[in-house]
Amino acid sequence: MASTTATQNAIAQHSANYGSIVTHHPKKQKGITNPLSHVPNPVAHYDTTISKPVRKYLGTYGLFPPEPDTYEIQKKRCLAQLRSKQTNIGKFIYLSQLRHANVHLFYRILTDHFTEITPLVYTPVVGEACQRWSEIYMQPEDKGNIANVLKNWPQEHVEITVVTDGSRILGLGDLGINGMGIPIGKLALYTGCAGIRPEGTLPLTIDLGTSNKAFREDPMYLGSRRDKVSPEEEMEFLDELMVALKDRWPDIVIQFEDWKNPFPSLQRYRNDYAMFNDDIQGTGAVIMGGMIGAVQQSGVAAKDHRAVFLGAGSAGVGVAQQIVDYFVHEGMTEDDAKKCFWLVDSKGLVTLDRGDKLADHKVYFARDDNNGQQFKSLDEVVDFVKPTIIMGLSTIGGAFTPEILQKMAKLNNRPIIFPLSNPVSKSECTFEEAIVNTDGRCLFASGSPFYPYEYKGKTYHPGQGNNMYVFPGIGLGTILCKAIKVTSGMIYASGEALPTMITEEEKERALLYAEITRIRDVSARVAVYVIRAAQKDNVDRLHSLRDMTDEQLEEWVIEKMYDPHKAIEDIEDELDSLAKDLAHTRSLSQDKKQLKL
Ligand SMILES: NC(=O)C1=CN([C@@H]2O[C@H](COP(=O)(O)OP(=O)(O)OC[C@H]3O[C@@H](n4cnc5c(N)ncnc54)[C@H](O)[C@@H]3O)[C@@H](O)[C@H]2O)C=CC1
Ligand SMILES: CC(=O)C(=O)O
Ligand SMILES: [Mg+2]
Repeated sequence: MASTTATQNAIAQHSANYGSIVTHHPKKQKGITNPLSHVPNPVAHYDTTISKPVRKYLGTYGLFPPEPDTYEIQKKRCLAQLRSKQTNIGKFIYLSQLRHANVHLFYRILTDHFTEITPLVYTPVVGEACQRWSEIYMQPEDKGNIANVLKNWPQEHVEITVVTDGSRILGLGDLGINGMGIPIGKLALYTGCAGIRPEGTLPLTIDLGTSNKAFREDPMYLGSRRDKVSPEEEMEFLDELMVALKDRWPDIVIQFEDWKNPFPSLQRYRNDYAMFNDDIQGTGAVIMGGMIGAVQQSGVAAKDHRAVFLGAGSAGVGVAQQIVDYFVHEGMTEDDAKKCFWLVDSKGLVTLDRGDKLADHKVYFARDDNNGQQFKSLDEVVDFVKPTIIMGLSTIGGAFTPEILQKMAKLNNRPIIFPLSNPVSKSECTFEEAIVNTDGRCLFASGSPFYPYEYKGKTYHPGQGNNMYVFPGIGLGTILCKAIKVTSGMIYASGEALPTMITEEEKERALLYAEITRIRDVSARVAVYVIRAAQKDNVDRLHSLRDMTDEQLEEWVIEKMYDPHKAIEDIEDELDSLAKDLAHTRSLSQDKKQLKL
């Protein structure tokens, strides 16, 4: 772990109180007046690609090595530095520092190397960073004063925020304000994958106390030491926050992320704000998108599938609900579609007669056809149901044991195995385990990335069923068409867009999702689908988009996306022309002096 001192140089630290908002401020630019001042976190003045005339203009000439680099060399150096870090957390910190120091360079490298960098700024490494966040970063303010806190945020044009209270970070439990890594990581993907301008993003963590006793007793922990507030207090706080956000940025899109029980807030705000819950809805859409291909490749009709879900929380119920919608789309009645699902939580199969009071969100899927029998373990449920699909959203790493995977292989020609919990340590099985125990026949997607795996002379490619395939496009589409809310139709459309992006070559490799390297194109397509659905639901406000063909709309969306390569070129052009103007002015005054005018 790098020392705190080193990281504090890049990252500011502040104190914590109960009921406070933790904001992640971009570094304010000081010093030289320059044409980059409108960019919150511009190309560093010491960027090694800056030309000599521009260095003279900026007043940095001679302060760093003289010969300007090309971007290729600069990138090579950055990647070498990144790869020289011994630990993943070291790489995470290096990338955080790079983002603070030179935002466009960070995003250029991210977009050029999605496969390598995404796991370092998002799952799985962001999970480790959150567990150790007190060592890294912090920045809270007080409750009861939210509008004023938001006024302190330096950006005038925030377009999207990701907000968490840290109470269920990935599958790592309640991490309190250390959960801040998640809003930052998700928003980095908003910029990298969907081209939302970096300065248009606002990562937000609300300090509502934590149930994490170890953190409360840890002197390094910078959040409030009180226990998690009651659901009523949480709602009061959120009511104030939602109003304050909309007051300051009337068009803001609000993404709720990693809350322990997010159903009440989704219910409460979905009709009045452009908001959605990523864990319920984004995950639902992305898994539905992968399931469309999986059902086709399984050779089993939708109506004949039987899905066992390990995990009946926000993601489990969200995914099951979204696949019900898809099955209904395929011609089933809702009642028949619902009967294709068996949800299992920490107490076993969710049934109406289990004897405990079920949380509201579980009731819809609770079984009533268990003849009074209760099933405690996943193994028992698999024997009872004989599933075609097993889905893991339980946070229990390794829960899909070799025995269970072998049973799935025995029951099905192409078993659908989706261990979706994050990070990798919580994945219900690894890709290797799934391949080996199903003799390479499974249709697979996991929440965190796995490497391709070679088995019996053939290379198998895992799918990544992670909401990162849809949330950037949901946000982008909502922002661009100025939707007043995010409807169920928009969420459904985001998932439907995904299979349209899989190439023939990817289909041959049995991929359920497009390669991550094409994530920007995927996000643009998702945005188009989202916009069309918003138009259908009459919640869009930019009506001129209605007249465009789909091709025109997609082109327009891509044009609107922030492109770090283009951004840096624009800035270079701007600086070059200013430097030339300056040189010209200087030579004019020189001429005037010589002519004694
Ligand atoms: N792949 C993706 O895009 C996403 C993955 N996830 C992952 O899904 C997991 C769950 O997230 P949420 O549903 O939001 O959490 P949650 O806390 O709402 O739900 C967890 C569920 O797992 C159940 N569970 C816990 N221990 C269990 C056990 N021993 N046996 C059976 N069930 C058990 C709980 O009863 C609960 O129903 C997390 O690991 C998260 O990272 C969440 C959202 C998106
Ligand atoms: C991916 C995600 O949103 C989660 O694991 O919570
Ligand atoms: Mg999440």
